[in-house]
Amino acid sequence: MSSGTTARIIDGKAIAAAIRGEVADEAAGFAARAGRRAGLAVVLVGNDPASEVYVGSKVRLTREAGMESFEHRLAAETSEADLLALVHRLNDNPAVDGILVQLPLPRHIDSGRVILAIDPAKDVDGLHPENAGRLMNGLPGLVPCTPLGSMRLIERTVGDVAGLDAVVVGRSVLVGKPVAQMLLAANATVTVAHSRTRDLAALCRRADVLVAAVGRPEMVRGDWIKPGATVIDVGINRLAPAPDAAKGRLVGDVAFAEAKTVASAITPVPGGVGPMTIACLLQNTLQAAQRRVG
Ligand SMILES: Nc1nc(=O)c2c([nH]1)NC[C@@H]1CN(c3ccc(C(=O)N[C@@H](CCC(=O)O)C(=O)O)cc3)C=[N+]21
Repeated sequence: MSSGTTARIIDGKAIAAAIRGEVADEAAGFAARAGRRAGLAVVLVGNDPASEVYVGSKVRLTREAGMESFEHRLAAETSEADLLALVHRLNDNPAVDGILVQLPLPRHIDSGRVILAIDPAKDVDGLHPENAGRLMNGLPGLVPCTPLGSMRLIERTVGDVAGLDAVVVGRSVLVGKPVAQMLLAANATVTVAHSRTRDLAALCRRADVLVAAVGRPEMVRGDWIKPGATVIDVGINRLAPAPDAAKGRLVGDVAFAEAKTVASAITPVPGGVGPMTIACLLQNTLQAAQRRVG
C-alpha cells in the first residue's frame, strides 16, 4: 500500500482566503456601482452547537468581505409556517441577495418545502430544484457551495479532468449528486458510489480523482486509493472526546494518515473543503447580487 512517498496536502484554508480576497475586491466594486452592499441572509433554526459555529463564521466572513449580513436565529420550536413566512419576506427584501437556511432543520419542518420557497435567484446554496436542474442541464445558475469548493480544489490540483476516472462516494443532494454533475460537465468519467455499491474498495482504486462525501469517519482506507490519485475529503466528523478533553477530534471520511502515503494530493480535515464552502458561499452571494442588479 505505502509507496514511501507522501502526498501534497491541498491547503484549502489558504486557497479559500485567496478567493475571499478576490470576492472582497469585487464586492467593493459592486457596492460602488449599486449604491449598496451585497447582502446575505442566514437563517438558523434551533441551537445545534455545530450549526452555531458555522453560522458564526459565515456572518464574520461575510462582513470581512464587505457584504451585509442578515442573521435570523429562530427557536427550535418555530413552526414551518413561520419559517416559510420569513423566507417569503427575505425573497421580497431588495437588500437581500442571498438566502441560506442552515441545514439540518428540526424534524417537524419539511426542509424540501422550505428550499422550494426560496427565490431561485437568491438560492446561494444552489439547492432549489430549479438550480439543481440548471446544473444538470448545463445552464447558468447558482451551484451548491461544497461541491463548487471541491471542484475548485480539483481544478487547481489536477488541472483538466477530461477523460480521468472520477469516483464520488456518496449520493446526497447537498454534495454527491452535484459534485458528480460538475465532474461530468468537466468531461471526467464519473461513477457515483453509495451504501449499496458492491466492492467499493475495488471501485475506488480505479479513481484518478476520488471524492469522499459519505459522512462516515475514516471509512475510505489507504488501500482503497490508486497510487497518485487526488483525494478530496468532504467529510467533517467529530469523534467522541478523549477522557480528558472537552471536544473530540475532527476527522474526514478518509483515513488521512494512510491515504497520504498513496495519493499524490489530498485535502486535510479541517483546513480542506470546509473553508472553501464558505468562500464559495460568498462568491455565490456576489454573483446573485450582480445578476439581480443586471
Ligand atoms: N444550508 C446549508 N448550507 C451549507 O453549506 C451547510 C449547511 N446548511 N449545514 C451544515 C453544512 C456544513 N458546512 C460547513 C461549512 C464550513 C465548514 C468549515 O469551514 N470548516 C472548517 C473548520 C471546522 C471546525 O473547526 O469546526 C474546516 O473544515 O477547516 C464546515 C462545514 C456547511 N453546511
